Amino acid sequence: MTDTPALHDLWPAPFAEAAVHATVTVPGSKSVTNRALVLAALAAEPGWVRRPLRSRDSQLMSDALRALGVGIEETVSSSSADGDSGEAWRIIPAALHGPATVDVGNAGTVMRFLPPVATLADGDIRFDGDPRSYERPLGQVITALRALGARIDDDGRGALPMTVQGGGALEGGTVEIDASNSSQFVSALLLSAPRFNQGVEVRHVGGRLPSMPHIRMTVDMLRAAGAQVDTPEAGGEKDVWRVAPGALLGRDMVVEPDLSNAQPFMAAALITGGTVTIPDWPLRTTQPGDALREIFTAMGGSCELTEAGLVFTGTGKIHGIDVDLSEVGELTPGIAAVAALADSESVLRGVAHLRLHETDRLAALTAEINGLGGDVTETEDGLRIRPRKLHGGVFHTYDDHRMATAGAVIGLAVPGVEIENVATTAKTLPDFPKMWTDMLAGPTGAGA
Ligand SMILES: O=C(O)C1=C[C@@H](OP(=O)(O)O)[C@@H](O)[C@H](O)C1
Ligand SMILES: C=C(OP(=O)(O)O)C(=O)O
Repeated sequence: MTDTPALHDLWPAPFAEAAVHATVTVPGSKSVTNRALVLAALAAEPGWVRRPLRSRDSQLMSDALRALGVGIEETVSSSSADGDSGEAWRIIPAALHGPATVDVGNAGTVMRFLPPVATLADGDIRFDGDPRSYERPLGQVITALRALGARIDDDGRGALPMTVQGGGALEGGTVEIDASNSSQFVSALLLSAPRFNQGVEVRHVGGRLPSMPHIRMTVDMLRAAGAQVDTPEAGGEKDVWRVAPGALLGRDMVVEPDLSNAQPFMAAALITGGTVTIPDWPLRTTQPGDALREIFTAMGGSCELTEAGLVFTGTGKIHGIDVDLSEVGELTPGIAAVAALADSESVLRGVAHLRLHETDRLAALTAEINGLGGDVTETEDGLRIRPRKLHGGVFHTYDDHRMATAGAVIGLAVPGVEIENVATTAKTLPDFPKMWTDMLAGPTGAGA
């Protein structure tokens, strides 16, 4: 189940000789694609996922669903209800069954969203993944599923590997979990809940819940698929979500561009004093990346939503920022990279749970920015970044796609940065190196 990362491959991060001016079309959102696949697989009728992300995480999700019996036909369509064209996956739900093995890689969405799906299958579903997946927390999902009626065989550590002994159905009901380590625990239980006999009531008990926009994304997408969901925002109790049992509809879902993966390109405009346009930026979205409009504006840029998409412009001036990133934790590596190049100190708060992401991101960012001469210290719940003149060197990425893109951002402003294993960006953005060089080639380059 392990990938053999090309640990010693070094990619010379391109240095920006001039301000960047480019239009960058960003592939679909990982979070939307993987939710859409799960919801379509659990529906009572076939549906479509249009403009899906094609990356390691979405491949792992579709491979796993196929292993459980779901049909996924990858097509290039020329029409749909809204006149959209491009890649589209036809999802054909089926009775879920084992025996099967699910490789979760290091995808939080796969390792958290699929165990509840597996409880609905008939037979044993074994979950395994990259070495890091053994360290990422899953115990709250395992305990919650057992409380809802599931049989799971694990080694008692609250982590992978494990086997869900699917009984073909799950009773469901009310369950308490502590989701302060990952919002994905809540999303996982909600996404499959329309198929539980009693639906679910999830009560979060514990510290602050991170990544709330991702829970809103789960709720919005469930509702779009016909589920009835009660939420705290809709006048319900704080930290309590309810999903009623009922059939999910086969929908035609169009995946938005991944706004968190727009981040390095926007950062390029910010730090070089250039302009980057991101087509199809949604006017309304639950993606956390939408917060970049505000955060990167506070750090010195400006932006405008136009017919052409989001036009983001930098002045070349980069300001530090004191910001709570709890809601948008996955943006932290890219913000830290920009902060390391700023004209004043930054404090990034509310992201202690990043220690449990693809790698311990707080330790990794501290080590790697400091390795280039920076001055970053870890705080209890984030990072303090005091900009200093940086020098070239190897930027290690710890198999973390967002470490690789963060290193590339620094490399635009610091000559001689080499990114170790840039191929790790395949988790969510397989074409990153080419997209990056196309962007630097400017409006006449392929990125235009
Ligand atoms: O539900 C999702 O799609 C995600 C939720 C967040 O997880 P955490 O709440 O664990 O940070 C986010 O960081 C991750 O990239 C994607
Ligand atoms: C935390 C992330 O991923 P995952 O879905 O594996 O949790 C991320 O993409 O930043």
